[in-house]
Amino acid sequence: MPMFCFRSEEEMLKFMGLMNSTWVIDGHDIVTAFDLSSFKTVIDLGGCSGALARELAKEYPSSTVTVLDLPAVVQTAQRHFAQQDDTICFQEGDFFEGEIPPADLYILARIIHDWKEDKNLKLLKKIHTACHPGGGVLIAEALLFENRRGPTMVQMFSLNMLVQTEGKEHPPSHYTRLLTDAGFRDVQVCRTGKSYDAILRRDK
Ligand SMILES: C[S@@+](CC[C@H](N)C(=O)[O-])C[C@H]1O[C@@H](n2cnc3c(N)ncnc32)[C@H](O)[C@@H]1O
Repeated sequence: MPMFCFRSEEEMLKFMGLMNSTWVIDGHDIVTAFDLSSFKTVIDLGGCSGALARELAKEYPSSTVTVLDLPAVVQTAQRHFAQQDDTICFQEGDFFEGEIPPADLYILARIIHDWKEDKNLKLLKKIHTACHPGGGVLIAEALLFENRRGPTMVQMFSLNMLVQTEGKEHPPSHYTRLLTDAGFRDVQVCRTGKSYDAILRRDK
């Protein structure tokens, strides 16, 4: 079965609930790892239930934050995770096959670790083309040490990704290289001390 095709809405909801709970706990550390206040339009690509996007909108109320995800995921998010007076918008789309709308900042949270290198490079090049001048990419992933000998929890995450997806976890230098190859520069890495870390890369 292709990744992100679920056998039932119940199965999709379980997955989305799991994704959601991470960012309710650790999302604040990701969105405050760097000062993102200069990015006025933000798109969370593959943003799922919108939990991380809501944390960002709470921290930076003058930014407009949109979650772009596959149509079935967006429809389920709107049915089950939307909040009254929601601070974020949803947009149905496909970041591989469709257009990526222009924005100042793109979030890729737990996306790169799902896919093989060629697909990630294709995605990052599309983002670089769509990105407003001076814009950037915020990657949220669990980072391995450069020698890949830890942290143990990230090695366990990586094993899980190797079994369930096309991808795996990486050290910071992997993300730096991918982003450089896609045209971005000025990498900044922040180990948050929690389960997930943040990498910010700016354009021009
Ligand atoms: C591992 S989940 C991460 C979700 C969220 N970013 C987070 O960290 O909680 C991957 C997300 O990417 C979405 N996705 C997968 N392929 C996609 C595509 N081609 N276009 C848009 N979204 C996609 C999935 O629906 C899912 O919500």
